[in-house]
Amino acid sequence: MSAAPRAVILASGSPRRRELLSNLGVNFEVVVSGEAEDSPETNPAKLAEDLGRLKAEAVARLHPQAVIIAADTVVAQGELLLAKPADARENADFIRALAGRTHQVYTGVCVISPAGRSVEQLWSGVERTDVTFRPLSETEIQFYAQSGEGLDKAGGYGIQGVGMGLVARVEGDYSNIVGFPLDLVIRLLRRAGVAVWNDPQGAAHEGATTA
Ligand SMILES: Cc1cn([C@H]2C[C@H](O)[C@@H](COP(=O)(O)OP(=O)(O)OP(=O)(O)O)O2)c(=O)[nH]c1=O
Repeated sequence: MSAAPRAVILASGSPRRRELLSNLGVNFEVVVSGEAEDSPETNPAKLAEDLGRLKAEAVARLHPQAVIIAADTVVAQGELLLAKPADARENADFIRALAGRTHQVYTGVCVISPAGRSVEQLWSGVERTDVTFRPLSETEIQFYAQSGEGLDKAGGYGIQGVGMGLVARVEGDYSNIVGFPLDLVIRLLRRAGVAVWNDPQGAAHEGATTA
């Protein structure tokens, strides 16, 4: 007899993450802890993974019987880490810093699963995508900043919207830029026993179909 599937909780207020997780055919609830996450990490990959784990752990404390998934996206231009811009003026500064150059988008993902009567299990990982912006005129920068689209987004832009017009090239997983790298998300969910597209294990476990 197989065990009843555990409830899945998406520990995120992001509408993009909600939509992408729905697309995987996973039934889930959304719970946001409201706790502010903080990490001393300055390495952007480690920072994204750290913050994703802290978001998941905060909700796991409230719902110890559920499988929790959380993520965090960090945009890095050289030494500069770009969070969400405070206002249109700072958004313009971000876009100016990214124009005509290549930056990195890191999303850390964390899945926590209660493991029967023993300790909980935690899996996490981070994905990197390189994004190159077109050279932009000041008029274009101001137009985009005034649209308001980038205000709730790391790096101050949304590649899935008007911001697509800022971008010349993408190298890596597109879904990672939108905040939920699906290849990584699927692998971590399956480790926690969550079925994706009705398949709990996927081709990776079928042997014959993998390289
Ligand atoms: C670069 C980029 C970021 N983003 C979004 C993804 C994330 O939602 C957001 C980064 O902020 P995060 O702090 O990772 O997430 P969030 O505050 O939106 O949601 P939560 O903490 O509740 O999970 O930026 C886009 O939607 N498109 C883009 O092109």
